[in-house]
Amino acid sequence: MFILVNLKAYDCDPVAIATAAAAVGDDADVRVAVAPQTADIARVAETGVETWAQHVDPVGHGSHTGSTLADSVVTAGAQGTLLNHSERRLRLADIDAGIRATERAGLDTIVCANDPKQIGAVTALSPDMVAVEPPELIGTGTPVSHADPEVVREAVSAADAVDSSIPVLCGAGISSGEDVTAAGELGSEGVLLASGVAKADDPRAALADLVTGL
Ligand SMILES: O=C(CO)COP(=O)(O)O
Repeated sequence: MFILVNLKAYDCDPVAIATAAAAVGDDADVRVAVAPQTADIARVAETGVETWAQHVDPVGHGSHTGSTLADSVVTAGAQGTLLNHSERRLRLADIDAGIRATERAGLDTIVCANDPKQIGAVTALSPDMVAVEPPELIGTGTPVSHADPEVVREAVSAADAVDSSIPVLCGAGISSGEDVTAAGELGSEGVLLASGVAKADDPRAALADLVTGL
């Protein structure tokens, strides 16, 4: 299982969480990555943890004030980026252009989608991975793997019908090892999570719990 901790814009210490994530991942031999704020990518990457961007813009070099380039996050140390997170939605054409920009830059992509139908659509654009995250469960602490297992199963089927080589992840409300194991049993090859770690009193303990069943 791949565990990607999205720090969003939460008031947390990205370096402390990254350091803990690297240690927990190494100890358990589990792939654990952290997606900090863009401005924190370089110092998070310096901890040695696999580092992801939360978003890049579907543009190349040029007159694009305020844009985040795929090349820039690679230079800062990112290995991949989320695209089309529910809190950073893009039009289909921009998701496609974003994936092409990441390919040119050598950045991996996880394209997020709200439901199985959207998963089928974005899988057709050939990202590296896709992730289903029902928006109504994000940040609730109620895990998608328990509250809506069908959405995960259907997302896996929808992606498989288009391209079975593209792994499907799930997210929303995931906060424990039990949730991660349940997600795996539904066919998910990884999880995205945020508040369960970023808002935890003890993020290291929260991270350690996530890998318990793996
Ligand atoms: O949006 C998410 C990860 O990208 C999920 O957020 P929560 O883990 O806070 O529900």
